[in-house]
Amino acid sequence: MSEPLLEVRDLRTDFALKDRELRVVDGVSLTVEQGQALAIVGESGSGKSVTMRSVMRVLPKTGRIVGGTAKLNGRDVLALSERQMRQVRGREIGMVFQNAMEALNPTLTLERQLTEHLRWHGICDQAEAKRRAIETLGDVGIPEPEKRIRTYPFQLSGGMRQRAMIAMAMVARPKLLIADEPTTAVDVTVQRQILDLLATLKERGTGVIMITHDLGVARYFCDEAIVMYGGRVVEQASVRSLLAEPAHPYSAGLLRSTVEVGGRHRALTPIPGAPPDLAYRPSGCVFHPRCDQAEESCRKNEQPLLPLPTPVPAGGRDVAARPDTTTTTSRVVACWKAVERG
Ligand SMILES: Nc1ncnc2c1ncn2[C@@H]1O[C@H](COP(=O)(O)OP(=O)(O)OP(=O)(O)O)[C@@H](O)[C@H]1O
Repeated sequence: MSEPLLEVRDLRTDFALKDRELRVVDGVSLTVEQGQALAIVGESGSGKSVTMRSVMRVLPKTGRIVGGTAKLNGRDVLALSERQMRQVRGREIGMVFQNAMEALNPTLTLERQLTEHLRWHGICDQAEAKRRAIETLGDVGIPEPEKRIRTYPFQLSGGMRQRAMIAMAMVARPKLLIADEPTTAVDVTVQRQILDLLATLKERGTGVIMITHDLGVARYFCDEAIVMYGGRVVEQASVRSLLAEPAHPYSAGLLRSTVEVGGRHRALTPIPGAPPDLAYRPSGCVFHPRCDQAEESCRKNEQPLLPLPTPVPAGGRDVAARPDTTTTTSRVVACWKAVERG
């Protein structure tokens, strides 16, 4: 079998506080294949952004990767020099942020930003760079790209700015696109258009990692999902099975607190309590203080990720054995009760 596009194993990242180190990413593993979309879901503060910023190696000064590997087509990007890493960023991995202004320079036209990006990576000459920049702006749905290329980011509407940022991330045609809550700052119509655009990129073979707190967004076009809580992965499953039957009580809580995209809206039931203060990580299962199913053992014992037994559907194993072409990973969950329930 060929190597995965991205394979992260046992990633650990700390932040230096005044008097101690704070572990905010604690042994995260994930895999993305070419043309596959992985959702990283979880409440605010669960470690989604820091996980992907660690892979991109764009952490704040106090952040430090203390363990793990992140192999992009077999090459561990965590072991690269900063100079080599600058070649990876933008060229092999594109990143789309929550706020377009974080990625766009307000003082430069789109033409300058897009062409300089291509020229800096030595991808093509100026004439070709301009041609590609116009083509990419068209690809992301910016009308009249030949004209719009001369505008500054502040002259664009919020939705168009978001598209321009995706164009920036895509112009060098990276194999992997990381989108960190790309639809949070835009209205529902633009949200839909951005998700359609990301779905098209996926169909063309780009691997996509979508960071979101909204399972409805994940459902829209992601194949696989990991659910993060307190810096750890608590469940990994295909989006389809996660939405149909979340195994971890936290995943089930997230699902109950999610508004559906494009479908029926259901009453929101927030998960009681608050995410953990990582400086005072609870003993045992990190979710136990908020879990209505927690028992003494959950308070005492850490919960490793364990495979969930595959249920035998009516009709027997032959049906279960039918290959599911949209998923590549097995289903795992960090809850012994969920594993026991099967
Ligand atoms: N510069 C920093 N110094 C110390 N702690 C930090 C820093 N940046 C993030 N953290 C902590 O790391 C943890 C994970 O943050 P992260 O931004 O990855 O969460 P998230 O799941 O992406 O949430 P959100 O959806 O709000 O972005 C949080 O507890 C956060 O407080």
